Amino acid sequence: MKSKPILDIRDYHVSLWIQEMMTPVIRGVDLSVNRGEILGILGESGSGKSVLLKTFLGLMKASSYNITSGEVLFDGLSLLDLTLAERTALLGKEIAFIFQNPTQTLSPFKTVSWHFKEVFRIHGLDYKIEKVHEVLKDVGIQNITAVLNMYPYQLSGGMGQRIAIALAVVLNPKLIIADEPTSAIDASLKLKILELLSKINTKYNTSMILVTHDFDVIKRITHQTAVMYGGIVMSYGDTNDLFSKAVHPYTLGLIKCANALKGEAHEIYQLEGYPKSPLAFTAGCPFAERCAYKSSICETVIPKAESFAGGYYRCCNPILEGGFSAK
Ligand SMILES: Nc1ncnc2c1ncn2[C@@H]1O[C@H](COP(=O)(O)OP(=O)(O)OP(=O)(O)O)[C@@H](O)[C@H]1O
Repeated sequence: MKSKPILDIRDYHVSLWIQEMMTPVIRGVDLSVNRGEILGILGESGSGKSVLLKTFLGLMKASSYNITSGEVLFDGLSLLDLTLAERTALLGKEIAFIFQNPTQTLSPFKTVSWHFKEVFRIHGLDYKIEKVHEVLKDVGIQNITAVLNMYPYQLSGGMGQRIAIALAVVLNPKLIIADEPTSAIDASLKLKILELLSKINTKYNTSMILVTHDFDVIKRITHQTAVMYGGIVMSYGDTNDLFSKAVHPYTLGLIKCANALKGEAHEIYQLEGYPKSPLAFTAGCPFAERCAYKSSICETVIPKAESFAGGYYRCCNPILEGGFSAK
């Protein structure tokens, strides 16, 4: 029997103040992260990836949003009911972050060593130098003693990101959330950082959420994927199944764009149009106006979730005759 997921998000709705109006932005998200697995969250800019994660972790200014319904369970604990002290104790220890850019993690005026000591101090733990050496070795840092004495400006982008990853891992968190961890580094290093995250996932059995715009990142290391659009999860399920036969027209569009970018398609393809602002959301499917498969019903309802690929898709006109093969 499969164990309970480490993170379980149910019927999650969030509104934000936008132009002085409380505006629905996350409109009913259901997602799980299985223990020891990597969930990718893929979506164009503005699809709601950050608002989804930052609100249930309490990382956005409290007065800027309202969680209007839903439940978020982390290892059985209701994240939406935590006090500030409980949340502070949890973040960095049980749930750790890797940001886009190491400068979001590292203070420019402090040595690498200071950052590790600080992680232990904040959580009231004794500093364990052996553990710091172990994780720095895991992330491929050589001359560890010298690197611990360096300041962030002395590190290359790739080294900075490896150290940010080591800082996230050092307390053995149950869940790591990585927000575009490869977007600020050279393409040549991208693969190495992805391999590193995969290695950490395997060695420590750490569950992960990987937020990205990048289809290749998703395909390379995630076990499951959620494709977000307009504050909704359009499709969610096992990564291989989800992309080997695209049933959702938006997923199909993303596959075609990725293939065209890699030069694997016979023609240039791009998704016409842009995602809607939450202020322009209607009662219908947010993707309808860009969708080649739309019919009149798409303008009137947000599609129900239909089971697929160990998860679900939301579409009134799915591509069901075997789906579109991405191969
Ligand atoms: N603090 C805020 N105030 C008002 N609107 C916001 C705020 N933060 C996000 N939004 C809006 O909410 C929607 C979802 O934004 P979000 O940042 O979650 O998207 P995203 O998918 O993370 O995009 P990106 O990939 O660019 O980070 C967008 O339309 C955005 O403009």
